[in-house]
Amino acid sequence: MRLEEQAAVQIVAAGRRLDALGWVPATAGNFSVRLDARRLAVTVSGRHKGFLTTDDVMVVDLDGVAEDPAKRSSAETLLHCGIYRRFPEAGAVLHGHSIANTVLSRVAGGSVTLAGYELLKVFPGLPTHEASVDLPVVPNDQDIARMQRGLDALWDGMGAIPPGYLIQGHGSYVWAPDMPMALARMEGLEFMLRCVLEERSLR
Ligand SMILES: CSC[C@@H](O)[C@@H](O)C(=O)COP(=O)(O)O
Ligand SMILES: [Zn+2]
Repeated sequence: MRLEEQAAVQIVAAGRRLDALGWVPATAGNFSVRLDARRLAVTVSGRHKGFLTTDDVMVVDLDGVAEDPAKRSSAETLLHCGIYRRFPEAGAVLHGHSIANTVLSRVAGGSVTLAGYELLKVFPGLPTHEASVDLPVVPNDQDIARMQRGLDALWDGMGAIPPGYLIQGHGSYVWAPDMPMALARMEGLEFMLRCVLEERSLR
């Protein structure tokens, strides 16, 4: 199978998985896989991500320019490009709108601290639960290029950058070297966010 077809099959399967988990309501969410140093496969804009076919995946370059100008890539394509440009180890990117990530992103301020969870081990360089990750929360913005510039400025000022972030009132982005690992990271992250939410509601 060609690289583009393999990527499309992985993206379709990821959409089914995340829809089954309730994290891509309506037409929310977008996904991508890096194809090579200059190109990525990304979801077409506006499709329900639980019902994707391989025709709903297209190729863009790292500036977000489509190979097939007849197709319109995700409205948030430039956030995918921003991740692949900055992190050479990123091979797949997932974006979802869960209730936990949406609620926490609205009440958290600048970051959500995840500490003491066994599932922290899904993130790189954390071999035990005795760790803490500050997941950045950035303002939502319909100007995606401007949002990506804000993210680049934020990352410039950070030491260790976790492979994910939240957008206020919007959702989460997670990346990993490949799609199976990106799915594992998203599931781990969403599990921990749900725990944080439930712990807060007990207080
Ligand atoms: C259902 S509105 C959600 C969109 O505004 C956007 O945030 C989103 O996640 C999906 O946009 P898309 O252009 O399909 O990739
Ligand atoms: Zn979104």
